[in-house]
Amino acid sequence: MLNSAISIWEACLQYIKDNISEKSYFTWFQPIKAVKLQDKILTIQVPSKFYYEYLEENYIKIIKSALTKNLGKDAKLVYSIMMEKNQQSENSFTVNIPSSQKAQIKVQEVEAPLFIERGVKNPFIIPGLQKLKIDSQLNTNYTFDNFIEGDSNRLARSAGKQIAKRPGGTSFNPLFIYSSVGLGKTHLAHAIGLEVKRIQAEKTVLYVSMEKFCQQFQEATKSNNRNDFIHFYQMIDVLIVDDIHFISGKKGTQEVFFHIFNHLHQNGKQIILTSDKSPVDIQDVEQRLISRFKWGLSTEIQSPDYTTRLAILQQKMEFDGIALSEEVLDYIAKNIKTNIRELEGSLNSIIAQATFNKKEITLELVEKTLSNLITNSKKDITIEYIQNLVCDYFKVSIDALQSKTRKRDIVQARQLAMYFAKKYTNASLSSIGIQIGKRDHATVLHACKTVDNLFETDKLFKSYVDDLNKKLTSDI
Ligand SMILES: Nc1ncnc2c1ncn2[C@@H]1O[C@H](COP(=O)(O)OP(=O)(O)OP(=O)(O)O)[C@@H](O)[C@H]1O
Repeated sequence: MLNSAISIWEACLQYIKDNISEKSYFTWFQPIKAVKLQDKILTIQVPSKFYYEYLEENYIKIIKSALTKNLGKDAKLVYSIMMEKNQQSENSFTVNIPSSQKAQIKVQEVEAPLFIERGVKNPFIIPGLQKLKIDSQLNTNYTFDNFIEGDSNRLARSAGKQIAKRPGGTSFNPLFIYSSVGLGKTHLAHAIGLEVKRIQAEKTVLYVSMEKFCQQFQEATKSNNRNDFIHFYQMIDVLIVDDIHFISGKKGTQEVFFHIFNHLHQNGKQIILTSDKSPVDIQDVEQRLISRFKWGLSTEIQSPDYTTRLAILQQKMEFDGIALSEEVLDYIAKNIKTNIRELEGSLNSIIAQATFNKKEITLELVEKTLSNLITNSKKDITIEYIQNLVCDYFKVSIDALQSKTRKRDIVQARQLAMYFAKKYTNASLSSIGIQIGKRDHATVLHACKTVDNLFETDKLFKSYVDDLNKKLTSDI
């Protein structure tokens, strides 16, 4: 009985395969098993209720044709649905449902097991198989219009614009945006989502931080709703995951995200990821995920240059309805360089000071207000500066430091330069490697680990590190 079920189903699959896309076949038919054939009634086992509903809704015609072709006109189909174990039953179990009788069968609604806060049901509910209607969680203040373009973000911004026009249809999938803090990753990610919705309102867009995704996944696992959780995310057209690096070290979440990612990617859905590190610099993440992160376009947003900082200040000024003199704007833009959030924060402090004290915004007031911020913020230490300092300290030439030589003293100096570049700059491991002798990110990582080890075990080496540290920090 089983053998004949299998061979009939295989014949049906052959027919189905010839009539639908390879992707759909792979997603929806490969996981199905034929389990019984009796009196021309073929029973197939599907992995979940969701599968059953999806097949009934989308593929029932083709399944029927295939069955009729192979078993004749009286052929019937029964689904055996794998149910996840729940509080009532310890083990997984199956439920048999005849095809196309949904009206007589009370199919429970499939709920996406998402929670905004513990115990509060998330509004994201999948009502049967209707198109998802969810709150995209997009911040309407973060648009393309108020995202100032500059050299630091040009590539990311223009890729974002193209994606918004054709989500899933460009080679930028996933779009992986990385930068150090406060440089506009989140703003840009929201802007893409909003633009997609503006152009194609019917698209299902969802913004979620990786931190929230992890929480939701834990909740879903606890309440035995793991499958619904996965299915919910697999129905999204444009999935934006902020701070993906938060997945580091979380094996279960990596596993589930891997499946969601694959499903979306295979089905031409758009994925946008943001991170504080480049894909190769994210630690403790499975290689198969890292390679997927690098699949589309990885682009770094760098610190904005003076002109961009000035343009951002001017825009904010207009938005807040205030006027600042050119010299004041110039002072802020020249002195607050680290990140845009700080730039905005400085302007807010100045406005607050002026309003509370009923004073005009003069250069003097601005200097006083920002003095604390400016002395506390790190002056720029560049990789070039670090290399010069290290070479000077060990009396070696820059050429030797950047060469391929394996001489012990040069290797040591090179490793220290890499270590301090990692410590005092925002550059990624790959960027440090390229600038210090065209090495790869793994060499930089190895250098940092070696310095850490020697610092703990070698007194003389520790004194080198301490000396160099002092020299570097005395300049901050
Ligand atoms: N190019 C830009 N034009 C105008 N405003 C910007 C730009 N880039 C960033 N901002 C503003 O700077 C602030 C910080 O940006 P955002 O939160 O997107 O940074 P982030 O890189 O995601 O930071 P984090 O790493 O801390 O999450 C936001 O208020 C944002 O609107």
